[in-house]
Amino acid sequence: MQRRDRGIAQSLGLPLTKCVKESRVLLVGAGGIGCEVLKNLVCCGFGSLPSVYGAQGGVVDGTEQTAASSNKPGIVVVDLDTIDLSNLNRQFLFRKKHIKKPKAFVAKETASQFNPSVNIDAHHASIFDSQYNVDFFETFDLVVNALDNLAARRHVNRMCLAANVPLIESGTTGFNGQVQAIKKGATECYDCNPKPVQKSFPICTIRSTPSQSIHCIVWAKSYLLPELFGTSEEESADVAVTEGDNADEVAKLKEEAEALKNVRRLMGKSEFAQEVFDKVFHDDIERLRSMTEMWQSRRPPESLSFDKLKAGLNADIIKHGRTLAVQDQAVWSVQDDVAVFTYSLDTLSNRCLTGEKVIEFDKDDKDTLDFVASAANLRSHIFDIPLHSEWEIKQMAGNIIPAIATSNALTASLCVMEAFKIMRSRLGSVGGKEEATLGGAKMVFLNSRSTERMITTQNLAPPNPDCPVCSPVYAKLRLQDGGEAMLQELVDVLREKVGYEDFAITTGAGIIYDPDLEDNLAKPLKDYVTQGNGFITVSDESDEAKVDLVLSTVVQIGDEAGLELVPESMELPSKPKKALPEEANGHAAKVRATPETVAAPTTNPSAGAKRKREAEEEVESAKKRAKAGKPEVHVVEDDGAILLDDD
Ligand SMILES: Nc1ncnc2c1ncn2[C@@H]1O[C@H](COP(=O)(O)OP(=O)(O)OP(=O)(O)O)[C@@H](O)[C@H]1O
Ligand SMILES: [Zn+2]
Repeated sequence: MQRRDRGIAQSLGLPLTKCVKESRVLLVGAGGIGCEVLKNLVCCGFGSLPSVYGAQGGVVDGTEQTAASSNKPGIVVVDLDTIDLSNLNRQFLFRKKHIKKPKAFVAKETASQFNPSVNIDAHHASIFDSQYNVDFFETFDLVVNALDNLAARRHVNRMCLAANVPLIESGTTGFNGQVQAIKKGATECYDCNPKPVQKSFPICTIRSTPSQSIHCIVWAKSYLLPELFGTSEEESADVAVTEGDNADEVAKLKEEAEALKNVRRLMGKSEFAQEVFDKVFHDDIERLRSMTEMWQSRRPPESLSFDKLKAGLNADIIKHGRTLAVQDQAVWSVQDDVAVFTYSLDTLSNRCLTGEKVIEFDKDDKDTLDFVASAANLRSHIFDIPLHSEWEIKQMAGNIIPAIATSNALTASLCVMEAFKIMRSRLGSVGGKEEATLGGAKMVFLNSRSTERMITTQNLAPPNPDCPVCSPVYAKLRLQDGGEAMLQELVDVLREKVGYEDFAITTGAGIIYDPDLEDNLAKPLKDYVTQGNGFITVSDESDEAKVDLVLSTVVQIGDEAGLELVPESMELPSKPKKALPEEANGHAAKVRATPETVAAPTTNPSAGAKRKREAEEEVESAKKRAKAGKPEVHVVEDDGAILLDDD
């Protein structure tokens, strides 16, 4: 035992220390949480001896051999990004000299110095790449997610289910953090609970009666910018027609948008800026103002005049706007906003006229930010809402919640605590209680601002039997690269070897086969696989439906054509009948405490605890009702109809 390992061995005991050292860990993401996790893994000795579990392993002869000396990486880091100046305040493995270098490489270089026994392999790539297929994931004992987006989190969740490797999922938002251990068959997966949808605003609030800065920002970003330079608002998730919206008003707003399309045709002409300005900040506002009933309890908007505002400005308004746009910390005056608005219209028009078909808002695209900031401020002024600096508007428009280094560090340490438990579950009692409970791993919440406990835990829930992601059976489909295995071959294999009769096949590209869709049978399967995320879902459409089958594909370089199902044949169980809410294995919506989603923008650990409390209260009140002899309400399903039955 090396001196550096003594502290760990005293804390964890020798068997667990050995298990930790022999593990092989995949870390996805080397950003705020990832840097901290990597440092913790390395300092705790993860992967410092050659792996005995993963496919890389096999027990290695010399016990003194370290992972570094054996050349077998114990830790693999995958990150697609390069280092940015804005990362340096919290991603402490990086320094100024590393800016523009790949995060994965620099993270490896710096962290390796903390423990030379660990052999780290760094990949500057996206985890979606086909090289990171199920064969790759199967070589790990543990995967840790330190990502910042839902799509990648979902993908890794599926890959870990397919490879049957435990996953530790982590995320922070501001002062809150969350860590969730996931293991196929033992716990819920990342997708067992629906994720909260992005908050959207009623269309009338955005277009007619804004009362907050965010309403004006959403108007500029999701209505005005797309109408002038991109696709229209109907495709934006920020704005929706809601029940509270007035139908007549919605129809008028559609007409208004049509009129704006006519103005768009003037792009490139000298009068373009004035026409846009007068249309949206004068004519549309005057129309709104004339709807007197709307303003009975609100202050009516005051329209603006381009001519009047321009009169007090520098002759070269575009140049003036360009100079002002640099001052992103200052709150511009209304006249300044006119200048920046004119300048940004000119810049975006030039981009459009020189070939850019669609310009979408991106907080890091300064031209679109200049446009949104100035337009939002002009609209705020009209509705008597406080103006903001461009920097503040960027935070709001980009839904930016500041990253807190301490939250990341605490969350990363919780990840490693859960990693110890998962490793412990492998010790001695494989197939026993420890393995089933994942070594006592928990869902952990960090709430650094809490006046009560900063760290709270919840037991991990069992898998949701209705989860479309973890309830199917997973198998592998090997496709030889050398030739063209056609979709027909897969259909035949599924009939002969799995026993499916009427079924549909779906890939990332949509449904490619079902009993009424046979057009694609002669097309190469590989094309569909590479278009999507490598997963193919087979769903039974017959009466006695079997459970769904998810095939994770591995495209292999080779001379031969063909496909191979692994395992070669399967006997799949029938789909479970839909359970009544009371019976649903702890998953009845009413009685189950649903933890908040990890690191979705609304993550709020206390909300998880609150729901748990509410659920418990509901169970208690049901018990009381039963005691009091009051009939409980049962939900009975009858041929798809839901009946309320009180006997
Ligand atoms: N598909 C992916 N494959 C690999 N790495 C990914 C993928 N998607 C995101 N990442 C990485 O996950 C990390 C998340 O880290 P973090 O949340 O700190 O984001 P950041 O981009 O570094 O910081 P910020 O967004 O706050 O400026 C990033 O380094 C990002 O490159
Ligand atoms: Zn699930």
